[in-house]
Amino acid sequence: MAFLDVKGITKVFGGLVAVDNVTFHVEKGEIVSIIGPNGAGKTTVFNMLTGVYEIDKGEILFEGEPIHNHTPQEIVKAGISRTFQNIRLFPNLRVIENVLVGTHIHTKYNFFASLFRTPQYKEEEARLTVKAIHILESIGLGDQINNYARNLAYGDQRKIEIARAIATDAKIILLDEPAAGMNPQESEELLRFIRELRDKGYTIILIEHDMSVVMNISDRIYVIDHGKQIAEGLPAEIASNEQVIEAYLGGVKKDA
Ligand SMILES: Nc1ncnc2c1ncn2[C@@H]1O[C@H](COP(=O)(O)OP(=O)(O)OP(=O)(O)O)[C@@H](O)[C@H]1O
Repeated sequence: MAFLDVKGITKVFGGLVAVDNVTFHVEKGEIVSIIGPNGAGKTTVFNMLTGVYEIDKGEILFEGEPIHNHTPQEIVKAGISRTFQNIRLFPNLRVIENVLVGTHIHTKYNFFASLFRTPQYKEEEARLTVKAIHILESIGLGDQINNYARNLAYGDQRKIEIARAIATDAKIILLDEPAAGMNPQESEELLRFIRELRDKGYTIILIEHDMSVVMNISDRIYVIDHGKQIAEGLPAEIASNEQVIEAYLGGVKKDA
């Protein structure tokens, strides 16, 4: 049984089959990338994995249990959390508050406890604040805890998003184009950071256009084009795969 087992998932929008019978699996502790040209269906796959879209066909099993068509909140609670292509933070909140948002998925107190700030509420909040501080320290943002998210460098804002995902107690973290908008030095730092996450026991699924990031970091790669899976393999296998090269060159034949 794979840690995450995705079997034949399909998503149709009107007449467009955006994702067509895509199958892949991810083992615990792996870094797996999903790549493909623009509009290939990568983000749609993430949206199905995270419950944003219902799937039209197929199955998604996480630790052996079906999670397809569960709500996004249920999926986060099960242990799958994501970041977004365009960073989604609360820019006018402090760094720690942005991370606390992630911890609240598991809070035990009810609405009245938070309204009247009961001892149970205060105790829980204190515990979660300590947890958020530990996460921020562990990813090198310990000195930015009280800064406003908007003041941080782009690469660090990405880290806050990842910290928020960690704060949900995620086991699998889905990263949607984390290197987008980064300069080579920031991408280099991101590579190191993602490897550190893996070394800490997280499983990572990555959508990324920056091939130097993908080829450097992935244990395995799946390639989709026009919604269909066209290849899977090790980075070296994917880099030399004719069909993949053709998909990226827009169908231009090598010897043309
Ligand atoms: N909500 C939607 N309604 C209709 N069509 C959609 C919707 N979401 C995605 N699509 C279409 O599905 C196809 C796949 O889109 P998707 O965003 O998954 O591709 P992608 O591989 O993530 O692309 P990119 O690399 O450009 O982000 C595209 O043709 C897109 O226009």
